[in-house]
Amino acid sequence: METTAFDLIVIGAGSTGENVADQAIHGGLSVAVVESDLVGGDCSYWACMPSKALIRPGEALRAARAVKGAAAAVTGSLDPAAVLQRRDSFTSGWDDSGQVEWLEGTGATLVRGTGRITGEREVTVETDDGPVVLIARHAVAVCTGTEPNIPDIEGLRDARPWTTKDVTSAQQVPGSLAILGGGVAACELASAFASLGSDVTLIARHTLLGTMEAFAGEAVARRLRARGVQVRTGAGATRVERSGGTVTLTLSDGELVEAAELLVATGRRPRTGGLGLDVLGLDADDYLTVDDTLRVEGHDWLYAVGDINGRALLTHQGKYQARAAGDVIAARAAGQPVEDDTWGRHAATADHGAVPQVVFTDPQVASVGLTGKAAGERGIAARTVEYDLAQVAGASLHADDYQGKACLVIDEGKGTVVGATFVGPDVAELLHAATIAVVGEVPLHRLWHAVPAYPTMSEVWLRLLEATGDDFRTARR
Ligand SMILES: Cc1cc2nc3c(=O)[nH]c(=O)nc-3n(C[C@H](O)[C@H](O)[C@H](O)COP(=O)(O)OP(=O)(O)OC[C@H]3O[C@@H](n4cnc5c(N)ncnc54)[C@H](O)[C@@H]3O)c2cc1C
Ligand SMILES: NC(=O)c1ccc[n+]([C@@H]2O[C@H](COP(=O)([O-])OP(=O)(O)OC[C@H]3O[C@@H](n4cnc5c(N)ncnc54)[C@H](O)[C@@H]3O)[C@@H](O)[C@H]2O)c1
Repeated sequence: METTAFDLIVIGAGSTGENVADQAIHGGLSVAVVESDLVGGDCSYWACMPSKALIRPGEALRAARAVKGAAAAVTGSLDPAAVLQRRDSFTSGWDDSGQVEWLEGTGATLVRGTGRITGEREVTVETDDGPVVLIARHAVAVCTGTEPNIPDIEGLRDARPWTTKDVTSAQQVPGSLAILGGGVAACELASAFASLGSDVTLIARHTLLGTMEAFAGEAVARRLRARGVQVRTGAGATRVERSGGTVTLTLSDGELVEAAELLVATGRRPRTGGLGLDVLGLDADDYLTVDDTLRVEGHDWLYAVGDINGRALLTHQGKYQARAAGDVIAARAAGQPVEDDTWGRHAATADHGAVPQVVFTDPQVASVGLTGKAAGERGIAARTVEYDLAQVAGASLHADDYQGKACLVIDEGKGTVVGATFVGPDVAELLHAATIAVVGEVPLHRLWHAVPAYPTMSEVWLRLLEATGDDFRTARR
């Protein structure tokens, strides 16, 4: 059996694994990257990019229709075939040669096959040509991501439901689509497929976007309903059956929902199957618990980066962790000091309270940091200020009858912003200013001097500061 040694072995070439490799190579290490499917992972082929490509045309159409004068120029409807074709261009037709070229350009060695940890610093890869043993001189980074969590509902698996992988790569728009779940994926895909002409029914056990500020999910539910989506909140499915081209769901209240396809978007589970974690005494069914340098507790050579550690299931956060992990692995290998203190270069501190996320629904939801509720649960003396985005000149110019809302969560003790949420058309680009305010712990009295340009939606910052009721004119510097 062939055996090769590298400084670092990365298992999984998703957006996270690729970046761990790149960063470690910059630090002077030799790296092997093991991938069993497409280089680029979920984000490129079955998640972020194809889903946003399905969403964007509907957004663009609604944006034009929301401006008198421009609206008259929009006389047709979406062309679903062209939307799917444009989506295909973002996934390169599910061909990863471009990503392979990029990865190999970093200096990494790509090993195609399924990786399994077979001992300390040892990974065995099942390749088409048989098993290959890779030895890591310094570290192994597990970056294997997550897979859909299919709930245990009678008949569900036999009904051959779509997962997010099927829906983002769909080659046809179903006449009707039932969606199970009320989280980010369910809401985004409900919006996308409603735009594309499906009759959509969204079935959520609780409210929509339940981990965010309540007004976000309420606004999304309101707009989905206004666009003809059946939104069933507080309802679960107890039984599913497929007969021919129809899937029938029995809901907890006894009602029936019929659709041509059923999408299950009920969260994720760690992709740990067959990784050999039990050999190390780790729970093979759970996320891998790591410290802030992304190192697995109790194993000084093992790292878990990106979705697989369950800290924040987002591409940008996985890539942030990858920069820290690749850097710290190289530093430890070279015997250099590790800066793992809060906000140190080797610590993924932002994961704890400064994670930004944009939900590409109609309206968009953009949030960072803590909700008012989460701040309270952490014992922070927090207060929330809100402002109606429609009252901002930039928003009224952006779209007629603009509807939106913004809120800041303020740590009263520190006088800083610990969370922000914006809801409304095109609020995504408002988010990074909030992320900087949260990460930088910028005092409110200093934010008062950050003057938003007129007439932009960013003026909502000024209005939110005024809504605190504080007098920043007399505040200390
Ligand atoms: C529908 C949907 C939309 C999303 N949209 C967004 C968005 O807009 N923005 C955002 O930030 N996040 C979004 N996400 C989340 C985002 O997709 C993930 O956070 C991200 O893909 C995680 O990257 P990763 O590299 O950690 O894992 P993955 O992308 O899952 O990569 C893991 C890789 O490891 C490989 N692998 C697994 N096991 C092995 C093994 N044993 N051997 C070899 N290779 C292996 C897999 O084949 C895969 O290529 C979305 C998720 C979904 C489901
Ligand atoms: N724009 C983005 O950033 C984006 C888009 C999509 C997904 N993602 C990420 O991908 C991950 C997965 O997204 P997701 O929406 O699948 O997960 P999620 O955890 O956000 O939501 C899961 C939803 O499924 C519901 N649910 C769970 N079990 C259920 C059951 N048995 N029956 C009915 N409902 C059930 C939950 O109540 C919740 O509403 C998330 O962490 C998310 O952050 C990000």
